[in-house]
Amino acid sequence: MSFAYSVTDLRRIEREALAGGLPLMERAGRAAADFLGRRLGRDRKILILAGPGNNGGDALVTARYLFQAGYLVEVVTPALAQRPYSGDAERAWLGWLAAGGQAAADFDQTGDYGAVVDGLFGIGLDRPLTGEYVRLVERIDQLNRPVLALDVPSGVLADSGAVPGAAIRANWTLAMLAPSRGLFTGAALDRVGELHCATLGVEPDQRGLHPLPVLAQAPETCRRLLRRQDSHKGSYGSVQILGGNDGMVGAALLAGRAAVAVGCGRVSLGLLARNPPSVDPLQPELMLHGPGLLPAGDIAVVGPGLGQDATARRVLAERIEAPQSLLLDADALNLLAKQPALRTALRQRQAPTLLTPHPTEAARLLDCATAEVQAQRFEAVQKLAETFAAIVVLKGAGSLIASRETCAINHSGGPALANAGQGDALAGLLAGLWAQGLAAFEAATIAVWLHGRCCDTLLARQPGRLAVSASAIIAESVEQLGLALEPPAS
Ligand SMILES: NC(=O)C1=CN([C@@H]2O[C@H](COP(=O)(O)OP(=O)(O)OC[C@H]3O[C@@H](n4cnc5c(N)ncnc54)[C@H](O)[C@@H]3O)[C@@H](O)[C@H]2O)[C@@H](O)CC1
Ligand SMILES: Nc1ncnc2c1ncn2[C@@H]1O[C@H](COP(=O)(O)OP(=O)(O)O)[C@@H](O)[C@H]1O
Ligand SMILES: [K+]
Repeated sequence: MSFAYSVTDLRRIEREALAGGLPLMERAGRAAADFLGRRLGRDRKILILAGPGNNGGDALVTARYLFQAGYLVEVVTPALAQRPYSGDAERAWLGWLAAGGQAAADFDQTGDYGAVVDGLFGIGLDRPLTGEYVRLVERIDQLNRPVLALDVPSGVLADSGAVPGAAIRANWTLAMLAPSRGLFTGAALDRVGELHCATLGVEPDQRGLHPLPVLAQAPETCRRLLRRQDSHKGSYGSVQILGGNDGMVGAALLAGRAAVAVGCGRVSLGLLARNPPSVDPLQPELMLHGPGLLPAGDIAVVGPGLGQDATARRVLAERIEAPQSLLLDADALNLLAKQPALRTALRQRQAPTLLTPHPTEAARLLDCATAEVQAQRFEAVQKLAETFAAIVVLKGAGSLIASRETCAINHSGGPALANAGQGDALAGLLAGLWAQGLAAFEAATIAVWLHGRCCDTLLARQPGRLAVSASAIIAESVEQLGLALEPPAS
């Protein structure tokens, strides 16, 4: 299991390591030089961009090590004329000069560079790049050379993953000490490239820190799903799915099929459509009813294809009042956003609640713009978890799973999941796992990881595929969950 950190936590790790006398900048520059050294022949010239702060200091140490190893190195320090270096970065600057290095304020757009090192800004950047930095980033883009970003691609906000303006598009990002949480979510994912970490010999003392688990592999909690011999279908829970209004029956079917695929004991659908099917021929295990005749389940899912008519509102209000575990998705969330009385009732529930908004649904619930949610994904998901006393999955690139106490970041899946039906499949996977006795947060982390993992494996089998369907994900989830349950290799 790997972890990501807020900038506040990273500053603390850095402070404590520096107080212990560790030469962090020297190690950071060394790590970056080694990283490039393993990937680039000595005959190639390397362009190094050094910004005004310590990220620039890292870049200058990188330059020195590469230069001393025999590489041709060209250093650009766009801010030097305006602001002298200080502290560790000043020592790095003096070290670079002492090694015989030079710096220019600009680079040659036609230069034949083997690679570019981006040391403009790291975790210190807290606003959009401006002026000369924007032009520099644009010109680096036009160079079209491999870019190694030091710590964070410049222009990406390390704490949030937001990219409020121009930003470096890296092929590799080498995070220093430990990766910042913003590298794993939102717009940052289009800038980071392949993520690596140089721990600089520091093992953070976790006391007082809030590391966020990064779900790159199957969560260990998966193994809680392993079954006793002496068990029966009642041991693996029941899910009722309410939705499937006119024209959207498929959404409820997808959710139901997904719940069956991950092993839920019994799955019933309460369909709101006027002429609902009486059987799903592709998944006859599903029990199809009208919303009024549905047997109670351990978990109710309200939302897939729900619509927003009067029946949808009534069904939602009833389920909020019921003493069952409750998962709300899609139009259930939109109705919630519109109706203060439903929100109040939801907050007062005793049984566990789970919400799975995509960013626009989250924005409606928080009464703000989607862009505001995306600019502050960690705060948004935390606020929803607190406001509704719920476990919340904020979907989209780098989905976040939050309780009031903690937050995990998903690192599987990708844009091939950006198609209608995937939210329904996720809701079904989640409810099907939750019904088997896991805690809501555990079920959510496994489901979100599994959903993305299925996407990754389908793409690996057919590289270049643009999209995968929800049906394909559900079929794949059987095998991938099975693999996740295998004992760890010793
Ligand atoms: N102190 C050390 O020895 C270490 C520093 N490290 C490096 O230091 C970085 C953090 O350094 P800093 O805190 O100096 O921050 P940065 O080097 O990320 O630079 C930010 C500096 O520029 C200013 N700034 C912010 N936004 C700006 C904008 N849009 N336009 C112009 N200026 C802007 C800020 O006021 C700040 O001083 C890390 O990302 C990492 O690369 C790591 O190597 C660990 C060790
Ligand atoms: N670019 C992306 N990267 C990673 N995951 C994505 C991306 N786009 C969509 N997804 C995932 O696909 C699912 C889509 O859910 P949602 O938007 O609710 O779809 P639906 O149309 O089925 O309601 C979510 O789990 C989301 O995280
Ligand atoms: K950088």
